[in-house]
Amino acid sequence: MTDRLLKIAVPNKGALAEAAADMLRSAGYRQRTDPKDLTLIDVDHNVEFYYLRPRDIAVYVGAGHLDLGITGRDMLLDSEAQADEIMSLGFGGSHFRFAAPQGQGNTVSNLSGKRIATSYPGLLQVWLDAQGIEATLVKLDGAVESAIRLGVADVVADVVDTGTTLRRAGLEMFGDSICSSEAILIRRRGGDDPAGMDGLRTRLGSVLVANNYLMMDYNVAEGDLAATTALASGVNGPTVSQLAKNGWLAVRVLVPRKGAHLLMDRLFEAGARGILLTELTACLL
Ligand SMILES: Nc1ncnc2c1ncn2[C@@H]1O[C@H](COP(=O)(O)OP(=O)(O)OP(=O)(O)O)[C@@H](O)[C@H]1O
Ligand SMILES: O=P(O)(O)OC[C@H]1O[C@H](OP(=O)(O)OP(=O)(O)O)[C@H](O)[C@@H]1O
Ligand SMILES: [Mg+2]
Repeated sequence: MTDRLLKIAVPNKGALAEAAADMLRSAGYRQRTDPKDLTLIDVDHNVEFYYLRPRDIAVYVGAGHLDLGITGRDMLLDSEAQADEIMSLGFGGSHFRFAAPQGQGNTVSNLSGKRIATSYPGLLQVWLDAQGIEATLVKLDGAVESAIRLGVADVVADVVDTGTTLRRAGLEMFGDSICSSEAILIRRRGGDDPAGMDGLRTRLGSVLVANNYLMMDYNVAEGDLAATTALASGVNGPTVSQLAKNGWLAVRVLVPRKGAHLLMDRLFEAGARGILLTELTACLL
């Protein structure tokens, strides 16, 4: 351990805050328990967490005041920060899309000259420039979906997750996704790797693996073992141990979360009994 603390920015509010803190907790780090705390030191890991607005995180990290940060890919791209994405974190997924009132036949090809409301002017301008489209950007802080009804814009470009907010505003998406976003870990561009960065990445990676796998345990008669382990052979092969009941074995195996219940059905048909599926918190393969 070095004396210098690794300084990490974490979203303090909004769509990413809770999931970011949960992921860090699952990775073994301490997190604040009082949402009014601005910082927290995890002495065991030599890390200091700073709770900041997700939009500001790229600015602090890019300027080198903080070593690493968790923010959205769209927010990093919207900023002019000298920071790079080093890991995607598997939550906070969204798309940045154009939308306009339903049934007006809007297309990207007729965006020229339109007023486009957005909270992501940097991200949008880069895209418009690349397409050679000249439009007027109307920069808003949020609730962009209301901008057309209120007369300040013809089109919006905004974050879409389920699409509920757009539908409620009577809008429909058009054009391809401008940016596919999710929560990411960022670091300053250039310079040496901050001490402790690789350790953090390994820990976060262990949570990603844990999110994608489940632990499966079952009992099986010796004669059916080959059939069941053929269905689920695990990462390094199944762990097989003796049961107290004569002729029966206990099997433990990691299985992908996707399809785990269908696999359970097939194992049961192949003779497995007492099948258990258990969540993992962290998993270093
Ligand atoms: N409904 C959503 N579902 C998934 N991700 C979202 C959603 N809304 C926003 N995000 C993502 O979360 C990140 C931060 O958005 P957030 O809404 O927390 O910030 P903000 O709009 O600046 O703040 P606030 O909405 O609290 O004023 C962005 O990367 C964005 O893509
Ligand atoms: O597609 P949906 O699942 O409906 O989610 C998308 C909405 O979520 C975000 O709004 P937020 O609550 O962050 O408010 P904001 O617009 O003020 O940022 C985003 O800006 C959209 O409005
Ligand atoms: Mg928002």
